[in-house]
Amino acid sequence: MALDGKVAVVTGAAQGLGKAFAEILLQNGAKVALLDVNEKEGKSTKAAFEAEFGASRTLFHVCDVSSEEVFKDAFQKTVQHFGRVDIFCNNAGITNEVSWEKTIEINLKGVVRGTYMALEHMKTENGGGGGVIINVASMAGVVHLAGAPIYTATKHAVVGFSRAMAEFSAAAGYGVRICMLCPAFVRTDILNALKEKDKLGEFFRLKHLTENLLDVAGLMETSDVAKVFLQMLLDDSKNGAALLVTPRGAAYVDFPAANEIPCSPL
Ligand SMILES: NC(=O)C1=CN([C@@H]2O[C@H](COP(=O)(O)OP(=O)(O)OC[C@H]3O[C@@H](n4cnc5c(N)ncnc54)[C@H](O)[C@@H]3O)[C@@H](O)[C@H]2O)C=CC1
Ligand SMILES: CC/C=C\C[C@H](O)[C@H](O)/C=C/C=C/C=C\C=C\C(=O)C/C=C\CCC(=O)O
Repeated sequence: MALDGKVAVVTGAAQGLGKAFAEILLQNGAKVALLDVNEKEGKSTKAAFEAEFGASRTLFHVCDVSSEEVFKDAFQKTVQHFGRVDIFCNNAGITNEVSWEKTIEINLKGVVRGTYMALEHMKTENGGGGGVIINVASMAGVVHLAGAPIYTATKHAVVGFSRAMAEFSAAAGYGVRICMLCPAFVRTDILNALKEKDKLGEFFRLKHLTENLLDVAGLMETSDVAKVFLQMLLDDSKNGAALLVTPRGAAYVDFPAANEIPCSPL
C-alpha cells in the first residue's frame, strides 16, 4: 500500500508511540486524524505537525475510546472531513491495575470498538476501499507480566481478537488486513506506572520483576518502533500477523495452528 493521499486514524496520538506513528505516516504522504483524550497535548501535537506538514494534513479530535458515542462521533467527523479512511491504528492504552475495569475498557474494548468501526467503513462489501488496521498490543500480549496481570490480559486479548478478526475479514472478502504490533519496552510515559503504587496496587510488590526484565531487554525509542510499524503497514502479504519489536530487532510470532498442538493420549 502506497501512503500518498491515504487517510489514517491514530488513537492515543497526542504523545508517545501514537505520536510517532502519526509522524511517520505524515512523512510518507498520508493525512492523519489524531484522536486522544488529552486535549492539551493533542492540540500541541497537532500544532507541531501543522508547522512541519501543513495545516490540511492533520485533524485533532478530543476522543475517549472508552465511550462508544464519543469514539463514533470522532470517526464520523474524520470521514466527513477527509472523505475516507484507509488506515486505522488502535493505539490508545493505559497501565492501571487498580482501576482494572478502566484498563479493560480502554485497552480491549477500545480496540474492539475501533476495529469494528474501521471495518464497517473500509470493507468493500459496503462500498469501502479496503485498508489496513494495526492494533497495538505489546510483548505482554505474548508473554506475561506477573506485575501487571490485567495489562497482560488486555494485550493477550487484543492479539487473540485481532487474529480472529483478520481471518474473518479475509474469509468475508472485506479487503481489510488486520495486524498487531507487539513492542517490548519503549521510552514513553506509560512506563511511569512502574513507579506508582496507586496504579499497580498489590502488584507493586512485583515491580522489580518488570524492572529486571526491562534492564535485560533494554529500552527503545518511539521512532525505532515507528519504523517497524511502517514496514508492517506496507507489507501487503501480512494479515493476522503479530510483530514483536525489541531493541535487538523484530520478528513475527509463529503461532501454532489448531491441528499443530502437540498432545499425547491422556
Ligand atoms: N511504552 C511501552 O513500553 C509500550 C507501549 N505499548 C502500547 O503502546 C500504546 C501507546 O502507549 P505509549 O505511547 O507507550 O503510552 P503514552 O502514555 O505515552 O501514550 C498513550 C496515549 O494514549 C492516550 N489515551 C489514554 N487513554 C485514552 C483514552 N481513553 N482514549 C483516547 N486516548 C487515550 C493518552 O492520552 C496518551 O496520549 C499503548 O497501547 C501501550 O499499551 C506497547 C508496548 C510497549
Ligand atoms: C507495568 C508494565 C508497564 C508497562 C508495560 C509496557 O508498556 C510494555 O507494554 C510491556 C512490555 C513487556 C515486555 C515483556 C518482555 C520482554 C522481553 C524482551 O524484550 C526480551 C528480553 C530479554 C532478551 C535478552 C536477550 O536475549 O538479549
